[in-house]
Amino acid sequence: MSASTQNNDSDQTITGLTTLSKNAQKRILKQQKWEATRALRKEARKEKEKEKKLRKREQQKNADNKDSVKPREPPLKKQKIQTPSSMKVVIDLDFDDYMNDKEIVDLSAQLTRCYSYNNNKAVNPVGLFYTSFSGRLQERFDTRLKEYHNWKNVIIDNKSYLELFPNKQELVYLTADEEEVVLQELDESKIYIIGGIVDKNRHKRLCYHKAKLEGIATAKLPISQYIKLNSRHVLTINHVFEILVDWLETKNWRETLLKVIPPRKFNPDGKKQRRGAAKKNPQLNNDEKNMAKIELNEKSELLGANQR
Ligand SMILES: C[S@@+](CC[C@H](N)C(=O)[O-])C[C@H]1O[C@@H](n2cnc3c(N)ncnc32)[C@H](O)[C@@H]1O
Repeated sequence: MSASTQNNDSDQTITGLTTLSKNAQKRILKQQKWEATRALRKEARKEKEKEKKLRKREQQKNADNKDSVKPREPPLKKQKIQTPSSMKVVIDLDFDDYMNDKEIVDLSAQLTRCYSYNNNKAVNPVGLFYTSFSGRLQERFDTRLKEYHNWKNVIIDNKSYLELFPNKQELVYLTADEEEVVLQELDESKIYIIGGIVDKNRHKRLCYHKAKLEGIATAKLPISQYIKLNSRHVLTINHVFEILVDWLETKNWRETLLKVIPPRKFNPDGKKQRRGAAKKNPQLNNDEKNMAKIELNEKSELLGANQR
């Protein structure tokens, strides 16, 4: 259809309406206009819908981003109910001259761990004493770990344990070098002494001899009775401390030892596995290796359960 014909048609339509009333004509024209713009309106409606959808998607995206950058709420700390034990543990710091500077730094870290374990994790915290506190160790605390002045529930004293606790009958010096006396259970009326020294066992039997000279009872932890380790049974100060405190809660040496002693000590194939250079441990036969593997698995399960 050409443009001129269209115009004619439209004229005719309008002409054809001339016999109608003005209002009726207006109504019909309005109707025609409405019909003519139907397609346009449909198009506009679609466009609007599209924009609305886009806007919604954009809003959702922003909300998601906000969620992902939102700092996570820290997990609620489990409130531990602590029931203090009447047992006392002394860490004897009378060995300043036996350590190099790095060992003094390690010692201060281990003492911090003991303090923190007793105050924050122990179900039955013990009376904790750091005795013969002096020399380079004290200097380090006074310069680098000044917050120790605010520590609570620990006695840090320059005096020796014998000055603080002169009744030797109450004292038991713990040492891996004791051959015969093995702890069966802890007596909460006793004072257990841990040697406050980090020496990679350079000074063998140092604490054992000190206790013997002073006429103090000695005892070792019952490690070989309950688990098989692949190295000597000399543990760090904080591990010995944690074992004592944890036992008060579990009354179960095996469970406590598995919980506290680090997995590398259970490694059935070698002393230490560093950079893939695992040495075979000739001291363990196959049965012992299997046992060590079982213990290592048990330890992993315990760790998992504790983290859950
Ligand atoms: C790193 S050790 C010190 C080794 C040091 N050469 C000595 O003469 O004891 C630190 C302290 O932890 C305690 N300890 C370590 N392993 C132990 C075990 N198997 N049984 C009892 N006490 C232990 C001892 O009190 C020891 O003095």
